[in-house]
Parts: sequence; C-alpha cells; structure tokens
Amino acid sequence: MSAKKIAIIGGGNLGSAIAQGLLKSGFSKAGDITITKRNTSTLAGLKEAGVRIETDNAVAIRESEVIVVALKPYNVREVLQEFKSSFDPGKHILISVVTGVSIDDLEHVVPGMPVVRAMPNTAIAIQESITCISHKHATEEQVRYIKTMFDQLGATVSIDEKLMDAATVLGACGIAFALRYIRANIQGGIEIGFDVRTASLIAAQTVKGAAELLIRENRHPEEEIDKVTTPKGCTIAGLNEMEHQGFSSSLIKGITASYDKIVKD
Ligand SMILES: NC(=O)C1=CN([C@@H]2O[C@H](COP(=O)(O)OP(=O)(O)OC[C@H]3O[C@@H](n4cnc5c(N)ncnc54)[C@H](O)[C@@H]3O)[C@@H](O)[C@H]2O)C=CC1
Ligand SMILES: O=C(O)[C@@H]1CCC=N1
Repeated sequence: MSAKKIAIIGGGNLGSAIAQGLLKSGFSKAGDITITKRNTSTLAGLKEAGVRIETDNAVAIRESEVIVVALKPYNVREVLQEFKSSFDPGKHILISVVTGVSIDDLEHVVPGMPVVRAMPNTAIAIQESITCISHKHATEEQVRYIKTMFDQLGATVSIDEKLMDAATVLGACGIAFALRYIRANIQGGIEIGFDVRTASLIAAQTVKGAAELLIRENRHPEEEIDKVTTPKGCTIAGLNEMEHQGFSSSLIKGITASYDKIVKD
C-alpha cells in the first residue's frame, strides 16, 4: 500500500493526537502530514517533528490525498462548505471524526465525495485507540486503506453507522470515564497511605492489567473477578460496598446521559 499524504483539518486535541500516532507508528513520514488550525501556536511540537503546519485549509487539501476532518460539530459544515471546491473525488479520501454529524449530512456538503466516519479516542496518540469505522459510498479500496491506517493506531472495528453515537460514548468519551475511575483510585490510595506517584502507578497499571486480561484472554470480567474475591475477604467487601453506593448504576447512568446528550443536541 503506497504512502499517501494526509491532511488533518482542525489541529485540536484529537487532530494533534492523530498526527502524533501517525508519526509514532511510522505509518506516515512527518513531511507527508499537514495539520491545519487558525492559531498554530499549540502545534509547535508537531512542527519540530517535521509535520507541515498550515493555516490555509485549501492548500492542505490540495496537497494531500487523505483528508481527516477533526473539527467541532458546530462548525464542520460551514468550514467544509467554504473549501468544497478544493475537493477532488478522483484524488481525495475524506474521513470525519466529528461527533454526531452523519455521513449523509457531510456528503451533502461536499457532493461527490464519499465520507468515511471514524470514531477514535485520544489514546490514538500512542497507538492505543479503539477506532470504530462506518461508511456508505466509499470504495472497497478506500475503506481498506483507512482500516489499515487506523489498525496502526490501535484496534479497529467496523460498525453500522446507527451505532456511531454509541461508539462515541463507549470508546471516545470512555477514555475520560476510565481516567476518572483511575483518579478515584488514586484518591483512595492516598487515603490509605500511598504517595500520589506510587498510587498513580499502581492504579493505572492495575487497570491496564485488567484490560489486558479481557483483551488477550477473551474472558468475561466476572470470570476474572471470581478469581479475586476470596470468601469473606476484603475484595468482596469492597465491591459490595461500591455496589451499595451505586457504582455500576452510576456508570450506566453516565453512559446513557452522555448518549442522550449527543442524540438530543
Ligand atoms: N477530543 C476527543 O477525545 C474526541 C473528539 N472527537 C471529535 O473530534 C472533533 C474535534 O474534537 P477536539 O479535537 O476535542 O476539539 P478541539 O476544539 O480541540 O479541536 C478542533 C480544532 O479545530 C480548529 N479549527 C476551528 N476552525 C478551523 C478552521 N476553519 N480550520 C482549521 N482548524 C479549525 C480549532 O482551532 C481547534 O483546534 C469533534 O467533532 C469531537 O466531537 C471524537 C472523538 C474523541
Ligand atoms: O465530549 C465530546 O463532545 C467529544 C466527543 C467524544 C469525546 N469528546
């Protein structure tokens, strides 16, 4: 698969993370990535690494083949509308990572351009994203290229577009949910005696280990929990107290609140 030049339109949190992941994975050479933003001062690190920094979206689009749109949902239509004459369906592949804006909506703004939606998370910066992908009119070759690209940046899963909002909550927002869980562990760890650095390391590595048990061994969480909960032991005492306080329920309610926010906006 030959290397393509990639433009990231919207060099914010996610756009920058994608650029970092592309660099780290070696999928792209720094000189083959262009990232755009109106105020480019936050992109100094990428600039230093050799990534091309642009304020003019038309230039970035013209000089690239893969266009990753990482703009906010509220201005993506307006910005794409402004630059739609720069798109060439014979040359460009368009990937949108924008939350809550459908393929139909985007294809309506840039007629003739097939849009692939992808929903990564910020761990894409270190090649540990889970990226959900869906498409309607892209060719098999375009989809293969996009999947290969995101495969280098973590794991990928192809989903029906109607699940894209759910994917946003579970995968993209999920990073923040998981981090808040880890932070609570750190707070608890400090209260029972650890300094913050040690508590952070233990909490984060423990969550990583739990995740790896599921991913590598393909197990159900409860099967692994059963191995930890000694009868009359401290694990079950802690777990049951957490559940009495609404642990699982609060997470499920948070996930549905997050989903409702996307669907109702
Ligand atoms: N941050 C995250 O974890 C995730 C975000 N997303 C989605 O990705 C999109 C981007 O999110 P963030 O990176 O968090 O937002 P952000 O606000 O950090 O990034 C958007 C960037 O676009 C830039 N921008 C605005 N107008 C522009 C223009 N005309 N030309 C070029 N750049 C322009 C802004 O300056 C900003 O840096 C959103 O649609 C979000 O819903 C999806 C998955 C995860
Ligand atoms: O909170 C948000 O709106 C975005 C979407 C997924 C992650 N961040």
